[in-house]
Order: sequence, then structure tokens, then C-alpha cells
Amino acid sequence: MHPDATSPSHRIARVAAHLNPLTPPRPQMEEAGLRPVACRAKGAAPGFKVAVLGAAGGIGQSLSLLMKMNPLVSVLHLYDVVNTPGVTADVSHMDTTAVVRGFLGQQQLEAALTGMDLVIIPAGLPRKPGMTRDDLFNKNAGIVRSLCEGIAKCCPNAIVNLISNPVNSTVPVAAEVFKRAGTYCPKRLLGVTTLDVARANTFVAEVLGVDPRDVSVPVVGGHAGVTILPLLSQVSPPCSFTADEISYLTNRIQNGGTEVVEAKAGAGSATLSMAFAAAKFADACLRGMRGDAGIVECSYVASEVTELPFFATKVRLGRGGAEEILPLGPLNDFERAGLEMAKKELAESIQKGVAFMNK
Ligand SMILES: NC(=O)c1ccc[n+]([C@@H]2O[C@H](COP(=O)([O-])OP(=O)(O)OC[C@H]3O[C@@H](n4cnc5c(N)ncnc54)[C@H](O)[C@@H]3O)[C@@H](O)[C@H]2O)c1
Ligand SMILES: O=C(O)C[C@H](O)C(=O)O
Repeated sequence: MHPDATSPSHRIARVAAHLNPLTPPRPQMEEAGLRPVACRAKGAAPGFKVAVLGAAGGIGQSLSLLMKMNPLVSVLHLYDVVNTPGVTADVSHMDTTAVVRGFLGQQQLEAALTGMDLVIIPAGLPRKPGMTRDDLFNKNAGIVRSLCEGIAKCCPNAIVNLISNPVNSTVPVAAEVFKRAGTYCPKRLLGVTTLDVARANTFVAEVLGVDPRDVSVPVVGGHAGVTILPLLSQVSPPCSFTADEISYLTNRIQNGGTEVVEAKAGAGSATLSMAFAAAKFADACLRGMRGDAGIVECSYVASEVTELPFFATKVRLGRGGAEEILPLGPLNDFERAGLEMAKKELAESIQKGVAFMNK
């Protein structure tokens, strides 16, 4: 390091470059042996570049906070069409490793996406009481399309975690965008269904009277109503339920989103539990990308597990995303009937997403 590298003027220059992250590092800083802070974590410590699109929203703000706390993240880009300067300034004061940069509006989308390893998308309208997730389709499909066009152009190899509803249709929209751009890799497009698993673990643990962290419930199918199919016969650790418990649990898990929408009474849908779930899923993706073995999560992905082109099951996460789609495993009669209902609705939702791109 240059002998003056720690002098007050150098330190101030370094901080200034950090505060205005779009400013390229000054040549004299490099001569002095100073590296912009954004690169610091790229050495011994593993560090991934992560973007949150919709970062100023209800999910986006909490998710940005949680991603700033993740030691696997070296650079965190926060993009929204409103309010990112404030959210970025706020989150950037957390004394954790990730360097935070904010991007505001369509004209900064490309800068937000360039070089990203993982892109998390919670952009889009949330439900109000009385609405289905499908009622969000017209607005959110357009948002997802434009964001995915940016991803195809600026970070075509990034892994995408798609949260925007209706997930059952927005994932097919994203796939069509990437196909058209010639960048589609099914392994890298993951619809986030982790909140269904979190709810299932919570509600099952309540019934069993155990710690939810010790419970693991596979939830397959999709992310809306009857397409959310908890496999209560495959709960780990193994346990059994009465018919009433199965009916209560299935109904509560399938309607968990509506429970929150109604409780919020017009102020939106699940944001805090969703941010928690999205951060958990993103962390699992990052650990897979780092090369950790045995990372398995449920996700809505391109799949051959059923005759449908997309389906949520357990997937094994690896360096390239969803490296392996795991089978459904043995289902009981109740689950087999649920699967048929789920597939019927899913087929229509998938078709709607594909048709949106072929209009
Ligand atoms: N997958 C799931 O399990 C799950 C769970 C909860 C919510 N959701 C969905 O997540 C989405 C966001 O929910 P929320 O509560 O955070 O909503 P919100 O309204 O609080 O936030 C959405 C954010 O998206 C931003 N946005 C809108 N258009 C954009 C664009 N073109 N580019 C970038 N940002 C844009 C808005 O400015 C806003 O800040 C909704 O569609 C909701 O239904 C999904
Ligand atoms: O229910 C919603 O609209 C939001 C989300 O999909 C959820 O499951 O909480």
C-alpha cells in the first residue's frame, strides 16, 4: 500500500467514492493502492453482487436490510422507480460488509443490473382484500417483462428470484422474455415459494407443539390458493395428523396470504414474513452458488415432474441455480386429489403468462 494511503485526504476520497458509487475510482486512489470499497470483499471473503428490484416497497425495504446483513453479499444494488435514495442512504449505514448503491428510475436500470450475480424481484402491486393474485396480472406482468428485459441485456447469467405476483404466471412471462432474448436457462429462473414453506412449518409446529425451526414441510405446486399443496405426509420429522388437522392445516397454508391481506385491511399483503422468506431463499441460492453441497429448497421452476412446464417442488441449488429438480415422492389419496386441482389451475395460469408475451 502507498505510504499515504491511510492519510486523512485519502480516507476522505475513499469515503466520497463510496457515497457516490457511480463515480469511477480515481486514478490517484489506485496509484495509492486504494481500492474502492465495493471490491474489498472480493478477496479472501466470498462475495456476490446482488440486486433487489422494487427495493423501496414493503418487501423490498426489509429484504434490502436482510441482504445487507448477509455476509455472502459484497455489493448490494437497490433499484426502484421511487424512493431509492432514502432507502439506500438508510441501509448503507449498517456496519456490515456489503457496499450498497441506489438506482432510481428506468434510466438507471441497466446500471443497477450490470455485473449482478443474483437478482431478486419484489417489484409490483400487492393485493387488497377481495382480490386474487391473478387480479394483479395485467400490471405486474408488464413490470416483470421490462425488468427481465433489463436482466437479459445486462446480467444474462444472473440467477433470478422472482417474487412478484401472480408467481404462477410471472415466472412463465420471465421465461418467455429470456427465450426471446436468447438467454433463457431454466436453472437460473426461480419463483419464490418459500413463504408457503415458512407458513407450513409454522402452522404444523403450532399443531405439534414443537419449535418451527425443527419442522420441514415440502410445499409443491404453485403459489396461489389450491395450487399451494403442502405435503403433510412428508413432514420431517415424521409425524401423523388427524383428518381434521389435515383439513385445517391445508386450508390455513393455502390461505395464509389472504389471512394477512385481510388483517392488513387494504394496507397491502405480507411484507415482513415475505422479506424473511425471500432472504432465506436468496441465502440458500448464494450458498449453492458458492458451491455448498446439499442445499435443497422448494421453488417454482421449469420442471418435468408433472406434464406442466412449470411446477414447484424441492430443488437442489448449486453453482448454476436449480441444478436438480427433485421428484414429488409418495403422495396419499388426499394429496393426489389436491395435485389434480392444483394442476388444473396452474395450467391456466402458465398459459396466461405465455400468452401475454405472444400478444
Ligand atoms: N411470492 C410470494 O410469496 C409473495 C409474497 C408477498 C408478496 N408478493 C408480491 O410481491 C409484490 C410486491 O409486494 P409489496 O408488498 O412489496 O408491494 P409494494 O407496493 O409495497 O412495493 C412494490 C414496489 O415495487 C415498485 N415498483 C413498481 N413498478 C416497478 C418497476 N417497474 N421497477 C421497479 N420497481 C417497481 C414500487 O415502486 C414499490 O416500491 C406484489 O406483487 C406481491 O403480491 C409475493
Ligand atoms: O397473498 C398475497 O397476495 C401475497 C403473497 O402471495 C402471500 O402469499 O402472502
